Amino acid sequence: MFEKGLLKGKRILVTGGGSGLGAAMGRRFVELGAELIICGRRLELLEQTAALMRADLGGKVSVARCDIRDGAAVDVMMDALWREAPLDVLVNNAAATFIAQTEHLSFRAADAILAPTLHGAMYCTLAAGKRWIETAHKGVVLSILSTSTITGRAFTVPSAMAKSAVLAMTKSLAVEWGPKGIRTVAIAPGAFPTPGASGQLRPEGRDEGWASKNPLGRVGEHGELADLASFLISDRAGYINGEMVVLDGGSHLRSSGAEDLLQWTDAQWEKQRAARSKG
Ligand SMILES: CCCCCCCCCCC/C=C/C(=O)SCCNC(=O)CCNC(=O)[C@H](O)C(C)(C)COP(=O)(O)OP(=O)(O)OC[C@H]1O[C@@H](n2cnc3c(N)ncnc32)[C@H](O)[C@@H]1OP(=O)(O)O
Ligand SMILES: NC(=O)C1=CN([C@@H]2O[C@H](COP(=O)(O)OP(=O)(O)OC[C@H]3O[C@@H](n4cnc5c(N)ncnc54)[C@H](OP(=O)(O)O)[C@@H]3O)[C@@H](O)[C@H]2O)C=CC1
Repeated sequence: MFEKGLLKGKRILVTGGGSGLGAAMGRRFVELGAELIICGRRLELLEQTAALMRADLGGKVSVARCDIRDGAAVDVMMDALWREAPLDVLVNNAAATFIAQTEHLSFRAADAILAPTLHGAMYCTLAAGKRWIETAHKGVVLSILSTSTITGRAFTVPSAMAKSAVLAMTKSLAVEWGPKGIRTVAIAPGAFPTPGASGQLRPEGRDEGWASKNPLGRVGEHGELADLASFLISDRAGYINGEMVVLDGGSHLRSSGAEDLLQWTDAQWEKQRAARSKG
């Protein structure tokens, strides 16, 4: 689909790149000639993912253990990366969510979602942006958001809040940092099954619907997201700034994706909470 070497010479950090959509995007970036760094909290997972990519694709892939909820740790990671060479692209992909009745969320539970999804994305963007500006280096920030930024979404309220805030950051920085050579863009994926998303959002009893409720009758393919991300971070998209592209088959035009949960009984919610407390 793309010219060979579309991303050649680009050094890209994907947060949460050890699993799911982050790994799928990272893999495509390497195929297109980029140098990739993936970060996350689980070093073993990152190393496994990186080793697979290197074995399959032969490119340069390295890992950084970093909890992006910790701003100081983000700075340490960015300093280490910049000692080798500046990044060209940051992909804010790491996030967390779970379904819960909002009135049952403790403050800690709300923070467990807001901290990686909002604060983590902000810390990484600040850390990359200030280094780019100090050295007059061009950069791109791509944030992976959600259609909850358009529809809102019941029962995942902290995630919808965090994603909406990162969309506000994307639009605001397009104006503030555009003149400094930094583009900020975003993607709002619909349902793209991954073990992480399914584990958090699709407990037993909520197994159906994502494909059948979609106007196109299917969920997204990881390669489709990886292709869009590759285009948006490439120089070919050099005039796209401050935009969020929806990639959901038209699903959000029909439903936010959470309305089925309005029918859940108290017993179902109690079961959901109990499943969580058993770990
Ligand atoms: C039909 C149309 C379809 C439409 C399309 C919809 C598409 C969906 C789009 C959704 C957009 C976003 C998606 C995603 O983000 S998917 C990514 C999912 N991946 C992850 O979440 C990975 C990271 N996850 C984690 O780190 C953990 O799972 C967790 C989020 C729980 C955070 O872990 P942490 O170690 O920080 O937290 P603790 O375990 O210490 O818990 C902290 C407090 O939170 C409470 N808690 C935890 N889980 C739950 C739960 N399930 N329900 C309620 N409360 C929970 C926990 O009890 C702690 O609070 P207390 O100390 O007060 O007890
Ligand atoms: N899959 C889907 O249908 C949809 C996904 N999205 C978005 O796509 C992105 C990827 O989701 P998906 O691949 O499905 O889920 P995953 O659970 O696979 O991805 C989340 C990644 O984030 C990392 N992460 C979580 N917390 C932290 C932290 N504190 N510091 C560093 N890394 C962290 C995790 O690694 P580790 O635990 O090792 O830290 C993991 O690799 C997310 O932004 C999600 O909101 C949006 C809409 C739909």
